[in-house]
Amino acid sequence: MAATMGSLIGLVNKIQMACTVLGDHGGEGMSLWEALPTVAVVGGQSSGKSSVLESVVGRDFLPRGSGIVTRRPLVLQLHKIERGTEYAEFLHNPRKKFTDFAAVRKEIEDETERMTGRSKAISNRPIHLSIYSPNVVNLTLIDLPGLTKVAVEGQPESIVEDIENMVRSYVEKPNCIILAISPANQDIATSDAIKLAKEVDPTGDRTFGVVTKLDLMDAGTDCLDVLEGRSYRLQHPWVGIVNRSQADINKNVDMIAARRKEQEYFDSSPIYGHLAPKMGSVYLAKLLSKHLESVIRQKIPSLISLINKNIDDINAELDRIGRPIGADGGAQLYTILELCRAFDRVFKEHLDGGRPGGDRIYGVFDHQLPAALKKLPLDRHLSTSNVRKVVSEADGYQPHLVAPEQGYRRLIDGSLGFFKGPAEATVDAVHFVLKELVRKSIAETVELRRFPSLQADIAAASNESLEKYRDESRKTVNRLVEMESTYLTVEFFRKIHESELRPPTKDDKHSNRPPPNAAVDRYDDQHFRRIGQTSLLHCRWCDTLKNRYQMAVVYCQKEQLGRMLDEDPSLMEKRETLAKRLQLYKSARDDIDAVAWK
Ligand SMILES: Nc1nc2c(ncn2[C@@H]2O[C@H](COP(=O)(O)OP(=O)(O)OP(=O)(O)O)[C@@H](O)[C@H]2O)c(=O)[nH]1
Repeated sequence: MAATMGSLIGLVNKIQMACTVLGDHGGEGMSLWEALPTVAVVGGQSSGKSSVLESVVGRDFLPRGSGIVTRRPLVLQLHKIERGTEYAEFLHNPRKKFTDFAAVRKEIEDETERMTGRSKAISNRPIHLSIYSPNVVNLTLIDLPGLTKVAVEGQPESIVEDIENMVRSYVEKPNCIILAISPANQDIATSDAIKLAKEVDPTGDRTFGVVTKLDLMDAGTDCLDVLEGRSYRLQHPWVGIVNRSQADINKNVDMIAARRKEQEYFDSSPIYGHLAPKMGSVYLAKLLSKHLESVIRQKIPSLISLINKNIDDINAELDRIGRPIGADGGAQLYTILELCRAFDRVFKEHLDGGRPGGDRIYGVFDHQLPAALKKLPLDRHLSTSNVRKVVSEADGYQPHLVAPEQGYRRLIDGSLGFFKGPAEATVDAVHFVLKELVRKSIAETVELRRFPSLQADIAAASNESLEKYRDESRKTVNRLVEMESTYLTVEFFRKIHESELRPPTKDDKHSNRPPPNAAVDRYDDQHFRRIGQTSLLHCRWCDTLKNRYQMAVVYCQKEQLGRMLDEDPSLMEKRETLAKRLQLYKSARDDIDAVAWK
C-alpha cells in the first residue's frame, strides 16, 4: 500500500461525511462511524479545549462565552489545500462557503440552537464543519461539551451526568483517540479529562495528554513530571501548550502570531527548553495526524469488510422488499410491462409445462368431456319406440317414400340438443382451471409481491378477459352444434335413399340393415330401428366437435400507472433510505479502494 498520508485522512473525512448523511453516528450495532478513527477533545470546562482546537486549526472560529458553550459535538474536519484562501463549509449547508470565520462561529451557535433551543440543553447530534486551508494538516477532531462538576443556573441537575455520558459515549469507542486536556494550574490528579480517559482507556494506548496554561503556573512550580510522563504514564508523549490568554483574545492577537509566541515560549524556557521541538500546538497537530494515519492504515481491511457486510445486508434487504422504481411515467410503464411479462411467463409455464395445473385442461378434454358424452341418453332417445313416436308425430301417417324427413330432423335435433350441456360444462371447467391458474400465477410471480394494487389489477384484467373468452367459447360450441343440425341437407336424405335401394352387400349380413323389399312395410320395427341408427351415426360424428378455446391473453392497461404501482409509503421510504445507504457505502468502498491500492 503506497497510499499517501494525507489521502488516508481525507478518506476518513469523506466516509465520516457519508456517515452523517446516513444518520450514522454510532449507537446500535457496529456502525461504520464507530469503525472510523476519530480524535475527541475532552476536558473540564475552561481547561482550554477550544483554544487547543483553534490553535491546531490556526483560526478563531469557536463560540466563546461563559458557562456551557459547546452543547453539541462539533466534528471538525481539517483539509489541507495547497494554495488559495481558506474557507469553511457546514454539512448542513453545503452550498455556502464561509471565508469569514466570525460568521462560522455565529453559524455554530445558530445551528446549536436549532437543535437544542435557546436553553442550555445539550444534544448528541453533531455539527459537521470542514475547514479547507493551506495552514492545517488533514485531521478530524471532535469538540465535545466541557465536563463540569456543577449545574449552573437554568440547567437541570442531570446536566453534569448528561455531559459525562455524552462524552463517554464518544471516548469509550475503541477507535476514538482521546485528546485529554488538563490545565497546568490544576493538579493532574484531579483532571476530569484524565479521570475519564483512565476509565475508558486504562492502558493509555489511545490517549494523548495535553497540558495547557503552562504560562499560568505559579512561580517556582513546573509541569515537568507530567510532561515527561512521570506523573501519569501514557503510551504517547505528553504535549505542553501555551494558548492565548484572555487578554490576548481581547487584544485580537491573531493565531499565527500566537503560534509564534508559543514556540518562542518553549524555545526560550529554562524549564521546558530541552522539550521545545516536541511541544506546542503545531507539533501536537502533526503528532495527531501521524498517529491517525497509522491507525487508519491498520483499519483499512476491517473497514472494507465492514462496508462489504453493510452492502450485502442492504442488498439482501432490498431483495426482500424490492428495489426502488423510477419516478417518471416512462420508467413506471417500463416497470409495469416488465412485471406483466414476469406474470405472463409464470402463467405460460402453468399452461405449457414447467409448473403444474395446465394438465387439468387436458383432463377436461380427455376424461370429463368423453365421460359426459357417454352418459347422454341417446339410446333412449333413439330407441325404436321413441323413433316410432317421433316419426309418427312428425310425418303422420302420410306414406313417405324412403326417409321420413321431418322425423329425421326432429330426432337429430333432439339428440344434438343433448350435446349442448356437456359442451358448455367443458367451457366452464376450462374457464375455472384458467381462473385458478391466473390466481396461482399472480401469487407465484415474485416480482409482483410488493405491488398489491398491480396484483389486483392483473387479476381483474385477466378475469375480465377470461370471462369474455368464456362467452365466446360458449357461443362457438353452440354454433358448432347448430351447424350439425343444419347439416341435414338434401344430400343427406339422398344418401339414405341410395342406401335403401342398394342391393345388400356382404357387410350388410352382419348389420341390421333390412333387405330392400322391407322398405315396403313403412311401419315395422326394422324401419324405425334403421332411422334411429342412421340418426345415431350422425350424432356420434358430432363427438368430434372441437373446442376452440383461446388461452387468455393478459395485458395491462397503460392508464392508472401511479395507482397500480402504489405501495405502502413507509416501505417506499425505507427502500429509498436503503438505496441511498447502499450508494454511500459503495462510494465509500470505491474511495477506500482508490486510496488503499493506488
Ligand atoms: N494564559 C493562558 N490562557 C489560556 C490558555 N488556554 C486557555 N486559556 C484561557 O482560558 C479560557 C478558557 O479557554 P477555552 O479554550 O475557552 O476553554 P474551553 O475548555 O474550551 O472552555 P469551555 O468551552 O467553556 O468548556 C480562555 O479565556 C482562554 O484564553 C493558556 O494556555 N494560557
